[in-house]
Amino acid sequence: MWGRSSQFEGAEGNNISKPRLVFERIQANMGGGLSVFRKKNTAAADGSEPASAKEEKPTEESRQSQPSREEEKEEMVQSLSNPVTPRVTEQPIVVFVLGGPGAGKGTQCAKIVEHFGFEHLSAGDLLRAEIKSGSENGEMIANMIKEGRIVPSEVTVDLLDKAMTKSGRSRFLIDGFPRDERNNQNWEDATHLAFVLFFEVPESVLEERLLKRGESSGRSDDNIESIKKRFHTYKESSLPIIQYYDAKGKAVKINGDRPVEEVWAEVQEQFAKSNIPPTPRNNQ
Ligand SMILES: Nc1ncnc2c1ncn2[C@@H]1O[C@H](COP(=O)(O)OP(=O)(O)OP(=O)(O)O)[C@@H](O)[C@H]1O
Ligand SMILES: Nc1ccn([C@H]2C[C@H](O)[C@@H](COP(=O)(O)O)O2)c(=O)n1
Repeated sequence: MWGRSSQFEGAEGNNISKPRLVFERIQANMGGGLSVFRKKNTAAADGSEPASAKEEKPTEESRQSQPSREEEKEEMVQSLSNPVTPRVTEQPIVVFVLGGPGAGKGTQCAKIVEHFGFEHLSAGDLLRAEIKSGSENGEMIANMIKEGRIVPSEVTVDLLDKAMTKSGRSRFLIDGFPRDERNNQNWEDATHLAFVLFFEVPESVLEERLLKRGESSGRSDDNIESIKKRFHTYKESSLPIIQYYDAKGKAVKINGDRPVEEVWAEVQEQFAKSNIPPTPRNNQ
């Protein structure tokens, strides 16, 4: 994030280049993905070339009327700390859904989708689909998931970008992301973050749920060895991100150690409070 020093070490011990901020990628108007964010440089309705593609020298007047990069940054920062308002709805609206492994994120997201018309994107599901697709990253992703480690951020962000673009929707539940500081640095300035749902569940309950799920899930990480590693990664890398959003007043803590319907009642209350209007599933 702009002006914020990196306080946390990413869990990715591998040698990858530091990913660029999504916002910078939008500005650079790189090909592939991210079209949901790309407000500038889009082609005109008549199919003519986007303005930025034309070779026009900026005049003094046009230079003065353009917001500076600093002003653009400031506007994005402001939009992150505002409630949902028409001014910011041009940006995709995002709710991050976080909590320990097995906290019930996926379970509650399914309900939110039904009632509030969000597109649900689970980072874990996208990574598992990437493995199945036979992608060149598949083996690396599979190993990292089994080891309870966090996959290099640019891989996950790229999958999320593409899924957002493909959906054509404008409100997203991003489940299991950002999982560490690198995930967070890659993302947070590109969308309007409405709030962060954080499901709190004691580790002993999580373990029991995951072992039970492991009886039928077929997931390579629903076994006791992987579960312990996932808990470690969660405490080391993911909790600091939740604390970061909590300090910004963005985190909504929900006691997830209750029956599903009780948790859901509180989730609904939160969405009602947030002024995000309920819409049917097929609306944006
Ligand atoms: N409130 C709840 N009470 C009891 N069991 C629950 C509750 N919510 C979810 N579960 C069960 O716990 C398991 C984990 O739930 P779920 O898959 O929704 O968690 P998750 O946070 O998405 O997990 P992961 O991060 O591992 O993908 C599932 O078997 C689910 O049916
Ligand atoms: N942002 C993310 C999300 C998930 N992963 C990897 C590591 C997780 O243990 C695994 C499963 O995720 P879940 O389905 O439990 O949300 O996927 C990641 O590297 N980065």
